[in-house]
Order: sequence, then structure tokens, then C-alpha cells
Amino acid sequence: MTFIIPPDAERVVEIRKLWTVFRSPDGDQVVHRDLDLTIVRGEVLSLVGGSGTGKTVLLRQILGLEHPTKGEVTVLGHAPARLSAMGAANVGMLFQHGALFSAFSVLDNIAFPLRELKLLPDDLIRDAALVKLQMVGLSPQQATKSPSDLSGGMIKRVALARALIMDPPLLLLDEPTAGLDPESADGFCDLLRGLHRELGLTVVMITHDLDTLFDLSSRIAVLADQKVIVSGTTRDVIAYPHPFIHEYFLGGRGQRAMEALHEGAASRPVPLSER
Ligand SMILES: Nc1ncnc2c1ncn2[C@@H]1O[C@H](COP(=O)(O)OP(=O)(O)OP(=O)(O)O)[C@@H](O)[C@H]1O
Repeated sequence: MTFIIPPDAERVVEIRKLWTVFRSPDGDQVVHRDLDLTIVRGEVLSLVGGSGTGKTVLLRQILGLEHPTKGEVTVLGHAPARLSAMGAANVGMLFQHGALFSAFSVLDNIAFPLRELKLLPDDLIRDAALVKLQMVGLSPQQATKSPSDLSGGMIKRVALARALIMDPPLLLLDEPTAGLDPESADGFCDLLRGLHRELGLTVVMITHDLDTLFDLSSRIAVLADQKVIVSGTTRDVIAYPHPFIHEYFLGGRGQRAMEALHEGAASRPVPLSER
């Protein structure tokens, strides 16, 4: 059985019949073809799919950085492009490598989106950035450091603090634990789980890491054949007959992760209805 949207759920992202086509002299590349996806408030939806299946492009559509060739994307009822002035207030984005400004301090990186708005005095912006610094588990002593002085896990935390600076209800994560050692990845998952709960966030995440996938997701959506072929709990998804799903979840790597999943009930994805 695939995911059925509860009738009372608030639809944060609606994607209807989306086509994304990149034109080039060598021919058109159709990345998304009639793709449908609805994301409801409070869920942690993970996008999985083979390399080049359009996961990052889909996040960029939600951010308004790409535009539908055909079809419609709405975030909180508006086209993402229409949110651009206040975009950061509605959608926070954690890019894969953190994407911090190397010439700025930690605090100035976190404060950047608020400073760009030019609406608040500097001392308030500084206070807001310090609150976010502590929210992601870093101490005020880290505020003056340069990104080059930080570990990979700390860079992710600073980038997360920046993504959250304007308290967006929707958070997009591109490979949040990529490049982290297992201990830092576990710590970052714990942080994300806590923030999701405390801030009531809706999260859309791309991950290739099965531990992160099983640890955080309330729903998994699989991209293949230019669309979302199935979405639901791990069980729903695994039951769907498709070569990618078979290889991904039931190949050697997937089997090991599934065994770990069965060993620890706490790491099993919790269907939205049970949260
Ligand atoms: N701006 C662009 N112009 C032309 N082609 C693009 C552009 N952005 C992405 N593509 C192409 O769209 C396809 C999907 O890219 P995307 O980055 O979304 O894949 P992905 O599913 O995130 O892959 P991976 O898991 O390897 O990161 C790729 O073939 C990519 O080369």
C-alpha cells in the first residue's frame, strides 16, 4: 500500500504534473516527466533514487532555483519564485557541502540571510545568530572562528544554523550526513531529529546513506523513470517491484541496513499516523 494523505493534513509542498526539461544543442534532457508529490506538514520525507534521477533538481524546484517546464510547484500555496523575496523565511536549505562563505566568521555566515534583508539592527541580528549557534549544539566561543578552522560536522551545524536563521517551517537537506564519520553522522541525525520535533519542521531530505534514511524518515519517496514511482514507509517501498528498489534495499548494503533496522525498533521509520 502506498502513502495516502490524511484528509486533515496541511499540504506544505504540492508538485503536480511536473516536467523539468534541460535543453541543449545535443538534444533535450527530460529529468522529470509528469511527476506528482505532496509533502504534508510535520513529515520527514526522504528522496532516494539512482544517480542523476533528478533529486537535487527537485529540491531546486521547491526552492524556486529551477522553474517547471510544465506543471506546477507550490510551497505554502505559492509558486516558489513568488516567495523569493521572503524565500529564506519559508524554506531553509542545507546544501551538500555546507556552502559557507570562507571569508566570513561562523556568526556572520549564520547571520547572512537576515543581514541581506536589511530589516533589523545589527545587535538583534547578532543575538538571533547566537541563539541559532547554540540551537545546533555549538558554543558562543565558536562564533568568531573561520570555516577553515571547523571540522566537517561543525560546518554542517553552522550551515544548518544559517538555514534556520529565519525560522522557516520547511527545511530542505541535501545529503546532510555525506562526508561525516559515523559518530558525527549519528550526532547530526540526533540534532536533526530533536530540531524537527522541537520546531515542528517539515523536512525534505536527499540521502544516499541508509542509516540516515532509516533513522530520520517518516516517509520515503523513490525517484525513477523521471517520476516518483512509490512513496510510503520502508515496507511500502520495498514491496514495490522495481529494479532500482530491489538493488537499493535488497542488495548487500541494503540488507545490512535492513538487519540493523530490525534489530533496533527505535530506528524504524514511524508512519506519520503514529507520530
Ligand atoms: N542546470 C542544469 N542544466 C542542465 N542539466 C542539468 C542541470 N542541473 C541538473 N542537470 C542534469 O539533470 C540530471 C539530474 O540531476 P540531479 O543533480 O538532480 O541528480 P541527482 O538525482 O541529485 O543525482 P546524484 O544522486 O548523483 O546527486 C543530471 O543528468 C544533471 O546533469
